[in-house]
Amino acid sequence: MNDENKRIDGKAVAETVVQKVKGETEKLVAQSGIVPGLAVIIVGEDPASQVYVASKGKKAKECGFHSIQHTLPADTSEADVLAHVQALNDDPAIHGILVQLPLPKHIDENKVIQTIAPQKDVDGFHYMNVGKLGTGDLSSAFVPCTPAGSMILLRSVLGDDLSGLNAVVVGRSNIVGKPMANLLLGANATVTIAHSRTKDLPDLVRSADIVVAAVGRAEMVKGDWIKPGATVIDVGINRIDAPERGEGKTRLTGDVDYEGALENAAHITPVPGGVGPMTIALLMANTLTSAYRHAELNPPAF
Ligand SMILES: Nc1nc2c(c(=O)[nH]1)N[C@@H](CN(C=O)c1ccc(C(=O)N[C@@H](CCC(=O)O)C(=O)O)cc1)CN2
Repeated sequence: MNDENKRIDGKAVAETVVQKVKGETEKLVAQSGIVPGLAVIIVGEDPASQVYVASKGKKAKECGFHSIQHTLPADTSEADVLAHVQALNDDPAIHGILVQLPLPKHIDENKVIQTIAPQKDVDGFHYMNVGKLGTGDLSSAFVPCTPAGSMILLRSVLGDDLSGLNAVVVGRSNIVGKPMANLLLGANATVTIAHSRTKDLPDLVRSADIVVAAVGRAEMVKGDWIKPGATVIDVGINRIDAPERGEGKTRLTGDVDYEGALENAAHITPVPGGVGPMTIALLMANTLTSAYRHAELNPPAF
């Protein structure tokens, strides 16, 4: 297989998801008069968060949603953020609430997340949604956007049933590693979660038919860790210096050494243009799902 055919084009798959959300939104509005509503709260001026939040608002409008953004200064009190969340919980025009992470240090992220009404928690971070995913009760859950998007990319090359395949998830975060492991398990893969204290990580990764890298360390997973024929999903988005592009220039890279891994992998996601765009597309899908549930209609499957 040539290298170009190995690349999983997350941007293209995300666009397919967004087009489906758009079509299904039109159907929902025609059937029920309900317009999906998404509210995003951002606290502070983190430049990357500002870019992601702007993309979410733009995509929501493109999908035909009612889209609102609360931009709060970095010194906003925790009580004030909680009050904003409460107001959105009570707003019938809003079906999805997202608080952009990370939050400034003085705000307890978990307290904020647990204040979001579980039925509007389109990030899937509330204990109620975490528990439903953990027990395989997906009919009324929200699955976190990055792992849900990663599964769609995996399915696009491996199909729905991962029986007999060994998956290694490198990273144990609540946002990506743990939910990803649950989703892989739900698709019948044999799953290992690895982390900073795992012994002989390279050899463990060499046993994997599916590698999901979600550690947040630039190019930590090396090319010779990848088993020939494996599928690699790179969730990392790291900005590193790129002196080859000129003085002071930077570039984005994943948690995997892409060029090295390309030699062995059968399929691999690039950074940028892999998992990242799927995160935003799945946020749109989750918001649409929430609005369908609100209308007491069966949501479309993604
Ligand atoms: N409340 C949440 N906060 C955060 C989440 C989340 O899912 N919910 N995830 C990340 C950030 N994130 C979305 O919020 C996100 C990250 C990256 C991308 C993306 O499309 N990346 C592009 C590159 C973009 C660039 O040029 O910087 C890519 O990979 O191609 C989308 C969303 C943390 N916070």
